[in-house]
Amino acid sequence: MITIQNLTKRYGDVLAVDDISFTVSPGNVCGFLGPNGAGKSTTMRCLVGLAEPTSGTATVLDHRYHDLTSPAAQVGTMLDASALHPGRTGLEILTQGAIVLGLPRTRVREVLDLVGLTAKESKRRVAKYSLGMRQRLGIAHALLGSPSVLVLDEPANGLDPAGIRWMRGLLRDFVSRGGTVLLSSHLLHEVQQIADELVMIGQGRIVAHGTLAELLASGDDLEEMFITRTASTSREGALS
Ligand SMILES: Nc1ncnc2c1ncn2[C@@H]1O[C@H](COP(=O)(O)OP(=O)(O)OP(=O)(O)O)[C@@H](O)[C@H]1O
Repeated sequence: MITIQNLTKRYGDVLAVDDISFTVSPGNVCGFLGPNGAGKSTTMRCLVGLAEPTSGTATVLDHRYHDLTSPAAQVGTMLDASALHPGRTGLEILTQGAIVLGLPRTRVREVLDLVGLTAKESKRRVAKYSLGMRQRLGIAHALLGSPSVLVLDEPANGLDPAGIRWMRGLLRDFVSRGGTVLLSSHLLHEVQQIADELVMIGQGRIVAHGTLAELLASGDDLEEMFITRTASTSREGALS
């Protein structure tokens, strides 16, 4: 369970997130959509304890991230696939992660299999990985501790259609076993293929929220909705 309650985050004069609330229940993939600078990453950073909310709360599994008993194992995160050290091999990165979490080395092989990276690929340096391979490695890293919640910032970035389909299968399997997923993107079509529900934000405020079925049932074209609502959002008066 992910609960964002009246979350506001300011950076000096910049109101990055402006009083947003939503929840994501187990069994659901929630697509978190918004144009560049809308506040998606900031919300996720507040959720996983990398940024302190100015007001409001962001909790996961009913706790603030830092109050979880084993946050790195309970919550899998991929906030920046480019943060993976380019000079290390995928295998080294995952092995180090497994050691930190006190997991057996066999878990590394398991997550590599889960994300479809071969043993040979895992021994290559990350600098030589394609963007799609980096995303897979980032997801493997997020899955290491067998978390029940995944927080993924732009995981579909750079994936080709087959990669999107693969991610959909992986995340569907994850939520079918009771997992909860929050994933951000500014690419509506990619998220539409993966998510059960959507939260759209523009300039830090929620402009649309609902299940994919609900949003589509309104008869609106989602892309049109996204562009119109995020373009017309202002800090003074957001659409709800
Ligand atoms: N550490 C920071 N210091 C100052 N301003 C910041 C900081 N982090 C984010 N911001 C600002 O907060 C706003 C929201 O940024 P954020 O990165 O959360 O957006 P985003 O929706 O993730 O965008 P993108 O799709 O481009 O990644 C932007 O105006 C950004 O410049």
